[in-house]
Amino acid sequence: MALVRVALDARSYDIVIEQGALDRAGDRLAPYARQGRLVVVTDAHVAAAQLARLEASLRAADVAIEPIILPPGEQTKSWPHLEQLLDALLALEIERGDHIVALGGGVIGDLVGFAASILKRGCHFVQVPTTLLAQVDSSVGGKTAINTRAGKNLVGSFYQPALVLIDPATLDSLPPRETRAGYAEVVKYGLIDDPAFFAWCESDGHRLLAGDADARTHAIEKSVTAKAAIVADDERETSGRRALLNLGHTFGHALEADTGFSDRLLHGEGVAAGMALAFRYSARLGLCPAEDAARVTAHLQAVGLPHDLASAHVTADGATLVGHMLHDKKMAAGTLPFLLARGIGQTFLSRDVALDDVAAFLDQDRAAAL
Ligand SMILES: NC(=O)c1ccc[n+]([C@@H]2O[C@H](COP(=O)([O-])OP(=O)(O)OC[C@H]3O[C@@H](n4cnc5c(N)ncnc54)[C@H](O)[C@@H]3O)[C@@H](O)[C@H]2O)c1
Ligand SMILES: O=C(O)C(=O)C[C@@H](O)[C@H](O)[C@H](O)COP(=O)(O)O
Ligand SMILES: [Zn+2]
Repeated sequence: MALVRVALDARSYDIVIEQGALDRAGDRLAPYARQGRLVVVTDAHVAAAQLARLEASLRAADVAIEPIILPPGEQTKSWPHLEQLLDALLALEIERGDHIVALGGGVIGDLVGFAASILKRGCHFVQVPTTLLAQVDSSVGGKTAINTRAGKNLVGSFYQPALVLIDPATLDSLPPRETRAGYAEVVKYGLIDDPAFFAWCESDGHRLLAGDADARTHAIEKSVTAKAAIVADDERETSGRRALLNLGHTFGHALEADTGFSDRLLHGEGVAAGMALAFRYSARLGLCPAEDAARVTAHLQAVGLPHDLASAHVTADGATLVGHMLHDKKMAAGTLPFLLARGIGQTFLSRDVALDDVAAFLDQDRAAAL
């Protein structure tokens, strides 16, 4: 068992990483059940694959739960499903002292966290992430959101959970494509500021993707430790440090928007292509050695992740994609700060990027790949 603390004064919380944690969740969650009720929110895939384990351990601890089961997929992070969830929670007469347990991937975590933050002006919530992406990234740090017609994560809040309970064994039932997509956010930590971890990804990433328990626990611990430190330092993305976690996301969110937040491109897949594009753009600007950009592209390609517009199945031109970027939450006074790199492990926030140059780069990058 490993414990990582997210240090945020009175709102500090633990991340527990433990193989089989779901089967012992009753012990961890019983103290919350003594303060009120537990409501579990999950999606239909997770309900089929993992909910029975949580229910059994809670039953053994004499804790009753009331599950709410939503449809799976990115479309669930939306106004209609937020309303559906809030109505279901209100129908249960949820009180502020109750705890809402988000059992699922980043979609459930982001949606439930947002609902918890606005319901009765704030109810407690617990993250029990069941995808690799959620275990290494989305369950930690309190970014909650839904998507809107204008773009990704545009309505949301910063709202921290009371606890993050990670059972790597839940990944046994995760489809390989989802594991790969989550792996993109693992690689991200290496690219931001940990070149040795990127080298580990190159040498050992295939073990994680094949389901090796040691490799995936190592990656989860490294990732949440890195993220917890960044969040403790810059919870609300004001100093610029937390913005580093957005590496690949300005491109990635534009690609996701272009595919209509559909299954054609998963979030992690968009991030993978976005990181490769950010490195190649940095190389084009003369900021980053071309060999580093090539190494990033080669690793993502080797593990079967999208690494350019074609492999992300995006046909839109550069100007259209830049149009999506104008909704980015980092926009300030008409300019968009961009995550660029001086090399692997040397990501920084640049305020000198011209969006028409980004559009031209995207068109040239596509043409160069033909
Ligand atoms: N808040 C943050 O800091 C943050 C960080 C990264 C990503 N995100 C968000 O997370 C979302 C993506 O999350 P995701 O990749 O976890 O996708 P997801 O929640 O859609 O889950 C992926 C798929 O796997 C299924 N699934 C989940 N766990 C399973 C399991 N153990 N066994 C079988 N099936 C399982 C789900 O039902 C779904 O079909 C995006 O909306 C993204 O914007 C948020
Ligand atoms: O926690 C963060 O900060 C991140 O940026 C993590 C990202 O992986 C995540 O996708 C996040 O939701 C993107 O944030 P946004 O502010 O660009 O919506
Ligand atoms: Zn992300």
